[in-house]
Amino acid sequence: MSIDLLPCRFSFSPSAAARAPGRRGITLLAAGASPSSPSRSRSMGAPSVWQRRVRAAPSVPSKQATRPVSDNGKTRRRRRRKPVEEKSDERGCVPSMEEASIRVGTLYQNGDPLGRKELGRCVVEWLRQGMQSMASKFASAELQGDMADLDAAALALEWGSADGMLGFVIQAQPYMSAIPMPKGLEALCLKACTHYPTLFDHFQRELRDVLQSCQNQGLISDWRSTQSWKLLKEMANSVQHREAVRRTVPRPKAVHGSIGVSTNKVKLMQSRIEQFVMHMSDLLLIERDVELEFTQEELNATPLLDDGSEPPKPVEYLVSHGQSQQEQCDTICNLNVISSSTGLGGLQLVLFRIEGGHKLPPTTLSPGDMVCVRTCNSWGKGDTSCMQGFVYNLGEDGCSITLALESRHGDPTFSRLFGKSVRIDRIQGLADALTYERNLEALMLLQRNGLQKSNTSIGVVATLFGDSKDVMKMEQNHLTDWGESSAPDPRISGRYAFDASQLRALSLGLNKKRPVLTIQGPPGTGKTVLLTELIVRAVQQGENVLVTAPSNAAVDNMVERLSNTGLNIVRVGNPARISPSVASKSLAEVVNGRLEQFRKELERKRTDLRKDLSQCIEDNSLAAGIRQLLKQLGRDLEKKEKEMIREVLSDAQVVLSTNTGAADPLIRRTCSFDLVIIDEAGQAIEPSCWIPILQGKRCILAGDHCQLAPVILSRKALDGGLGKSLLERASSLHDGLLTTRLTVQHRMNDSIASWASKEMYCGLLKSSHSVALQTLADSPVVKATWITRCPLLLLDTRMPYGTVNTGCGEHIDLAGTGSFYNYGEADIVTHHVLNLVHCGMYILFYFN
Ligand SMILES: Nc1ncnc2c1ncn2[C@@H]1O[C@H](COP(=O)(O)OP(=O)(O)OP(=O)(O)O)[C@@H](O)[C@H]1O
Repeated sequence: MSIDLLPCRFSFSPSAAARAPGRRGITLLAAGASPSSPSRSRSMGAPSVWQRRVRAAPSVPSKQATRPVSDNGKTRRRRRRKPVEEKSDERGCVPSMEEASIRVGTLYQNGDPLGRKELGRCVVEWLRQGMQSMASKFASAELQGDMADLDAAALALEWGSADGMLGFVIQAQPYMSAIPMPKGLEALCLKACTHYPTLFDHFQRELRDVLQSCQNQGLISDWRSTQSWKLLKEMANSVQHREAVRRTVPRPKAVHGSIGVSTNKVKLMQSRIEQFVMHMSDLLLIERDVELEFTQEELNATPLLDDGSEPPKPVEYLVSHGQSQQEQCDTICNLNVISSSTGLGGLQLVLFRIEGGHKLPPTTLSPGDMVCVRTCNSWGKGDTSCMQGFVYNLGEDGCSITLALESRHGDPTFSRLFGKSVRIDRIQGLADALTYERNLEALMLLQRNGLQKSNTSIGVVATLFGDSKDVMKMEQNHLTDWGESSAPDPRISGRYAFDASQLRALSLGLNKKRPVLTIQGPPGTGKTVLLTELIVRAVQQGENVLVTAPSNAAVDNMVERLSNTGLNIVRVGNPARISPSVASKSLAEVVNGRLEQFRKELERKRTDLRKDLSQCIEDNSLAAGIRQLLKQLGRDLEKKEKEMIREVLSDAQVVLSTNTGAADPLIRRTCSFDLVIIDEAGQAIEPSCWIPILQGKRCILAGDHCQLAPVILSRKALDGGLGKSLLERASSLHDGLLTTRLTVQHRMNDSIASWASKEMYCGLLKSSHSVALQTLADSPVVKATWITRCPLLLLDTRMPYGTVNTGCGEHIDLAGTGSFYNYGEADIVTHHVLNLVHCGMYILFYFN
C-alpha cells in the first residue's frame, strides 16, 4: 500500500517514526481519528485506536535503540534477522523468483500468524519495519506520560471484540504503507498486513524490543512493568483475541457454488479484488494526506491578534474589538464548557458560553458546520491538538453554542476542555478521519468477505469483479437474471406517466434477481422521481431498502420525496447535519418521540427518589439504596433507548443515510437489506459505495457521471483513478449489461437541452414535449418580453473582430488565491438577473 511501488530498500531510518504527527503543528484528535502515514512528512494524523487516548509523542527510539537488550542490560542482537539486514544493505531486498511467485491464494487462512515460510523474508522484514514504527509511537506515548490518561480497561474492552481487532488492522495500515513494499510481492504484503494474527504477532515483538531498548537507555526501569506492555498482555489474554489467533479450522473458503463459477475463476476474482483494494487504499491515503495538509493550512491561516497591539483586556478585546476577525474566520474564542450530555448515537453534546457572559460574536457558523475545537490562551492562541465536531445549535439567547463531539469523557483531549478557554474554528476542508476509516474498512470487508458464501452481496461483488463469462455463467445457472421484472406493470402509476426509458429502468430495477443496475440520467430526466417510485414498489414486493447518497443534502432530498409515500422511513445520521425539514424522520426524533412517555415517568421517579434522598438525615444504608435506585434508573433509560433504536430500525421499510453513515454500527448490527440504492452515485468515490453495497443483496446506482464527479484534492489520487465513480466503472462493464439510460428530460426548453445533448450525451438526450417549447413567458406570473421569451441567451462580451469589451477582461486575484475576476461579465449578469426579476421571475422562483 505504498504510494511508490519501489523495490524495497530495507535500510530502516528512524525518520519514519521521528516525523510522527505529534512533531508537527496541529494534531487532529477526533474520536476514531485515523492515522496518516507516519513517514510522510506532510501528514499529521495519528493512529486512532491508540491516539484516541494517546497523543503523538515526539521522541521515537531509533533502530539502534530498538535493538533487543538482554535482561542484564547487554545488547542482544536477534540472530535470525541478521542476514536480512546485512543483505539488504548490500543489494536491497529484491525477492527471488521463487518468492515472487508465491501465490497469495496458497496462504492458509487460519488464525496462526503467517510465518517466514509463507511470506518470505522480504515481506517479513517489511512487516517488521511497519510494526516497529507503530510500536515506537506507542512506547513514546508511555515516555511522554500520556499513558497515564489511558483508560486501559476501555481500550482492552474495545480490543477484545471483533470490531477492535478490525480496528487494530486498520490502524496499522498507515504504518505499513509508509514502508515501500518489496516489488513483485505487493499482493502478499497486502494479505499479510490485513491478517490480524500476523500483525499482532509482529507488533507484540516490536513493542517488546522498543521497550527493552528504552530500558537499556535508562528511560524506564523495567519494561515488563510498563503500562503499554501490561495493556498489550491484557489484550492478548482477552477471549476474543485468543479465539482469533487460535482458530485452527480454516475460514470458510469462497464457495463457488453460490455464484456458479469454478474455483479457479473465484480465485481470479479474489485477486482482482485484492489488487483493487490495495490500489484504492493507496489512493485514499494519498488523498487523506492532502486533506490533512489542506486542513492544517486552514488552521494555520486563522489569524491571531497582531503582536504589536497588546490589548489590555484580552477577553474583552476579542469579544468586542476582535469581532470582525472572528466573524471573518468563523472563529469563536474564549468559550467555556458549561455542561455536556450524551446524545443519540453516543455523540457528546457540549454546551459552551463566552467567558464573562458576553454575547457570541457575529458568526456565520450554523448547525451542521464542521469545526475544530481546541483550548486557547487568553489571547485566543489555539493549542496544537484539536478535536473534530459539529455545530449542533446556537443558543437563542445569543450567548451559547452547542457542539456535537465524537470524543468522550475520559479522552485526554476532551477532558482538557473543562475549565479552560476554548476556541472553535470552522474548517471548510477539515479532513474527516471517520470517513477515511470507514472507506478503508469497507475495502477490507470487501476483500475479506466479498466472495464468502455468507456474504449477502456476493452476487454484486462477483458481477463487479468477475469477467463477462462469469456473469453469463451466473445467469445460465439461474442465479441471476438480467431481464426485466415480472412484477406488476410499472405503467400503472398514480404519480407519473413515465416515459419509455423510465419504464425500462423501473422494470429492470424491480427484478429481484438482478444484482446490479446503474441508471444513468442526464439532468432533469427524472432520476429522483424514478427512485422514489422504485423504492415504493420494492417495498410493495416485500423488500426492505437502504437508500444512501454521498451528501447529506441528497439524502435529505430523498427523505423529503419519500415522506408522503406512506412508507415507514428512518433517516440515520448525525442530527446536527440533518436538514430541519426532515428532522421528524430522523432516528433521534423518532426514538425520542416514542420514549417521551417513558422519560416522563422516569423523571417523576427520579424526582421522588431525590426528595427521599434529601430527607435522609444520615448517609446510611437507606441513602445508599436510594442512590443505587437512581443509578438503576439511568441504566434503565439507556437500555430502553437501545431497545427502541433497534425496534425503530428493524421496523423501518426504508433506512436512509449517507454512504459513510451506512457504516454506523446502529445500521450494521440491526438491519439487513434486500436492496441498496445509491443516489447521486456519480459523485461518490468507489470505496464509499462499498459501505452500503456490502449490506444488501442487490444494488441500484443512479446518477450521471457526465455531471459533477467526486471531489478529489490530490492530483495524484485523481490520476490514479480515485475520481472514477463506481457508477462510471460499472456502466462500462460487460458490454453495458449493467446499465440503463434515461433519455428524456422533463425540465427545460429543448434549446438548452439540445446543447447539453450534443456536447455531453452524443445527441441521445431528448426533450419531453411538455417542456420542449416552454419559456419563462408561459408562466402566468411572468411578463412576456423578449428576454422571457428567449429560451437560451448567450451573451458574448467580445467586440467585432474578437476584441474584448471594455471592462470584460479577466484579472487574476492579487491576493494570490489563483482565482480570476471579471467585473464586466459580473455586471452584465447582474443586469440580466435584475431584468428577469422585474418581469416577475422572483414570484415564479418563489412558487416553484
Ligand atoms: N415522467 C415524467 N412526467 C412528467 N414530469 C416528470 C417526469 N419525470 C420527471 N418529471 C419532472 O422532471 C423534473 C426533473 O425530475 P427529477 O428532479 O427527478 O430529475 P433528476 O434527473 O433527478 O434531475 P437532476 O439531474 O437535476 O438531479 C421534475 O420537475 C419532475 O417532476
